[in-house]
Amino acid sequence: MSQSLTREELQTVMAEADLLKSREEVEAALDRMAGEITAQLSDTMPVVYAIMNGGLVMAGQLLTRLNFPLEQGYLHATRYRGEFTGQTDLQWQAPPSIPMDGRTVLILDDIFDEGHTLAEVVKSCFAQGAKEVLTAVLVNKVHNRKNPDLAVDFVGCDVEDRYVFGYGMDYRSFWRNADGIYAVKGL
Ligand SMILES: O=P(O)(O)OC[C@H]1O[C@H](OP(=O)(O)OP(=O)(O)O)[C@H](O)[C@@H]1O
Ligand SMILES: Nc1nc2[nH]cnc2c(=O)[nH]1
Repeated sequence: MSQSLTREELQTVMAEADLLKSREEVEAALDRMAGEITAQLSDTMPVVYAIMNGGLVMAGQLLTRLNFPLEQGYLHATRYRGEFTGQTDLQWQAPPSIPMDGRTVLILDDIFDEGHTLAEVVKSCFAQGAKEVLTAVLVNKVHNRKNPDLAVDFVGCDVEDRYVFGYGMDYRSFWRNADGIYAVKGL
């Protein structure tokens, strides 16, 4: 985070934000995604990786909806680092730890924006020997700046092209805990 924020400023951001998806809408999206993932992966004993930090909340809420044997781990890759626009380089802060050689891998993340983060993570999983790699995101941001190398397999909901926070997504490293998906006023 490049500058410090006061509690009052952070409360104002929340008070002025637009609610794009309520908790009820997110829960319905997670239920539907869990059904789709179960139909496709329940026989595969997959390794399911959450991308930290943003994927933490989505993964926690999705995983208990999956009622089949799987292994769960995390990796930390970041390119926004608390800012509103992403850097070109993806910084790996924690590599995956569960071996994926010959396995089906499912990657969970909060948001598919330009797609560079997921594209690089998927590439890295194949380089580590994964047999197949699938991706699931809670939010797809709709615009025409997507990385052409990536198609996400499971999507919770679409949002407009604004900076969003809540359900794991940050506003300058805060408000990942917000119980809805919000868009920042003016962004
Ligand atoms: O599709 P993209 O344009 O690549 O953006 C999506 C990525 O950006 C966010 O991560 P960030 O780099 O902010 O790290 P964080 O999860 O630690 O907040 C988010 O969690 C996704 O991983
Ligand atoms: N918090 C947050 N992180 C992102 N990473 C890529 N796009 C976004 C966004 O809209 N919000």
